[in-house]
Amino acid sequence: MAVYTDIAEDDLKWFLTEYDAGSLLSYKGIAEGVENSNFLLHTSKEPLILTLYEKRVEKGDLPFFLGLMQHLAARGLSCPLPLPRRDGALLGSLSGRPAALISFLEGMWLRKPEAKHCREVGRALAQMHVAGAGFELKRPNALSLDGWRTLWEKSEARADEVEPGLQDEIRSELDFLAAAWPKGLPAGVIHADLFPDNVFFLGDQLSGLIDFYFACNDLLAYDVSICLNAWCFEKDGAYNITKGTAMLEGYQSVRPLSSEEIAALPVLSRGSALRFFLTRLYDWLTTPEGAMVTKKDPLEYLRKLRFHRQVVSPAEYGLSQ
Ligand SMILES: Nc1ncnc2c1ncn2[C@@H]1O[C@H](COP(=O)(O)OP(=O)(O)O)[C@@H](O)[C@H]1O
Ligand SMILES: N[C@@H](CCOP(=O)(O)O)C(=O)O
Repeated sequence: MAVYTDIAEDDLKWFLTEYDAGSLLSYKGIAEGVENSNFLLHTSKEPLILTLYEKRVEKGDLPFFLGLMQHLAARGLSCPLPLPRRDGALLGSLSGRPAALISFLEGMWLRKPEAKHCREVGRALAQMHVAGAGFELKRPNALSLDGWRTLWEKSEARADEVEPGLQDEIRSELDFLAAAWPKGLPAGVIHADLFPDNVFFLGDQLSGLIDFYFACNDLLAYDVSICLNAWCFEKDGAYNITKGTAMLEGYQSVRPLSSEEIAALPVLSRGSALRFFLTRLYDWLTTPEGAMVTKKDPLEYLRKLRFHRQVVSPAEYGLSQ
């Protein structure tokens, strides 16, 4: 459960007076998520999500994230909208943390996504990439090559506790990626964390995307590789080419990938697997006992990284000709 910061009812009631949100009927911490503290609020007007921004979120980045949701929603993408306060600001403060109220999105995330859902996710990702064009704020990806190295330096000394030999393996992976990372591919606003728990469905219909708190400017095909990693592997570690094909077809039905982007998929997928391995490894080693959060297994992403390392052709991801 991701509730790092508790809130007192009186403080919350005071916080809500800054908004035209009705009066508080109930609130509870949400038993999902990793990064921030989230609460579901019922008010006399409408259900709302209250987010308290935690450790990995820079306060200076919040206008980018909240403004992006407004930009995307205005262009027809289904995503939550931040509620403005009476003074027009999108951000307030509660329990000593930056805090925002955002609209409640109907739907549920899928515990067992199928190929048809991967197709929808591919399509929605491409729609987001297209809709993101013209968003005027910029945010470089803090979790790309330099950020990975910084993160790695914080875990490196203890990495072999998790699996013997990890230190050498990750050092040489970082060197490989620094040398092989593609340049000049189409770039724009990417979601950067479009995992199953951040995509809501009503039945088989995708109802919206949430959790834009890693969004940034980076290579669009890198975002595709994040989704291949997050959606197209089975629990036993096997890559599911049917899901990969569906994901890539869905994406390309909206935004065709260039031959350069396709050729770069194996390297990009190594990078995105490493990125999630590193944040998970860091959290694994540092999350304090008693924090109400379910730690995610870094080794799942190490296995994915090893898969991508032995890919010889992007066709192995399931590209239809
Ligand atoms: N706008 C929303 N509408 C409905 N539920 C939401 C919304 N935002 C977050 N949630 C709920 O909170 C959970 C955690 O949100 P998320 O943004 O993924 O947190 P974190 O940034 O901490 O990972 C989601 O899985 C979902 O259940
Ligand atoms: N998707 C990341 C963790 C970030 O959590 P989220 O709840 O913000 O999606 C991972 O799986 O490592």
